[in-house]
Amino acid sequence: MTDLPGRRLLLVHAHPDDESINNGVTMARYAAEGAHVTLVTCTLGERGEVIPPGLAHLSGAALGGHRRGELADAMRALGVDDFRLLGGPGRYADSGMLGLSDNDDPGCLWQADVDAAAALLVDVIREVRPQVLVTYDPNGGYGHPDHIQAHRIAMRAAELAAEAGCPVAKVYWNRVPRSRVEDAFARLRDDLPGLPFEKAAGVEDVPGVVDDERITTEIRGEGTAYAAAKAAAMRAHATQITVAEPYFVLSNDLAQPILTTEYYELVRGERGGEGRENDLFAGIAGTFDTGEATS
Ligand SMILES: CC(=O)N[C@H]1[C@@H](O[C@@H]2[C@H](O)[C@H](O)[C@@H](O)[C@H](O)[C@H]2O)O[C@H](CO)[C@@H](O)[C@@H]1O
Ligand SMILES: [Zn+2]
Repeated sequence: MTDLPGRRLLLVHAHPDDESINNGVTMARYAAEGAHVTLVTCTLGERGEVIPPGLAHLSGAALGGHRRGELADAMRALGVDDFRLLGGPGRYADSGMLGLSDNDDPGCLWQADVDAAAALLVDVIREVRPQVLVTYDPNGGYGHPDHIQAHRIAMRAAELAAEAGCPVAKVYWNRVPRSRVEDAFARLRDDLPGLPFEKAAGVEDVPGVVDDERITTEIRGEGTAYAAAKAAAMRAHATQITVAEPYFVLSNDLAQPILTTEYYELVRGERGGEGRENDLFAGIAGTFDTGEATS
């Protein structure tokens, strides 16, 4: 790719919907600011459950194809044009929840050779030259096999890219500060009687929760168009997510808050300044958007 904007962000996710849940505000902000945002999704989520009764007939390849369309709709809502499937559509199958026999499918992401999958991601890094990479923590946020593998593939690709002379300057893991999520669930419990949801999830159901001091970066979106874009993108994933702002449920029907500030832990590269960053590109020389390509 030539003539790329000055700032380039790469996000690596397991299934269609994870990007909107974890990074919808972040992706919408940087896309709106003219940065180049690239999403790589590792599977099509064909082993997911389906919420709307009218779509309950979808499963396997048909569900995967439908979720690919949901992903395109979500990217339109976020203003992101560059979104790809690792190795192309259907290269890696959804592995199912941990412990299921689905995990033994030889074509699923959980069974993938990490170096081979990482090499596919390095091809994207060579092309796009992102300065920033975002992925999950080593537990994949909540222990789903595809999330764990997506973490492993992304971190290995960052190593291989550096060895190949196209290093990524900063790597972040998706995180949520414990105090923030505890406050949000306290409000949710008060609001629950007025919601179209029967039950509330708990802090332990939220991926990537850590003590506040591990948070290095926050991307704020409260009351902005980016928060609205995130909700619209989550709605686009209708087989997986039901939204009743400021809350949502997955197919387990446990209400959770939509986080309109998104939090990160910097795990590779230098923090940009003292205190919490409010920009993933903070401290990276030359990544101010002039609209001109940088090397
Ligand atoms: C957010 C996420 O990673 N969703 C995955 C997950 O889906 C969950 C799974 O079906 C679980 O059994 C439900 O209770 C929960 O509500 C779902 O979110 O796992 C699916 C299968 O691997 C995957 O397709 C989906 O994207
Ligand atoms: Zn997922």
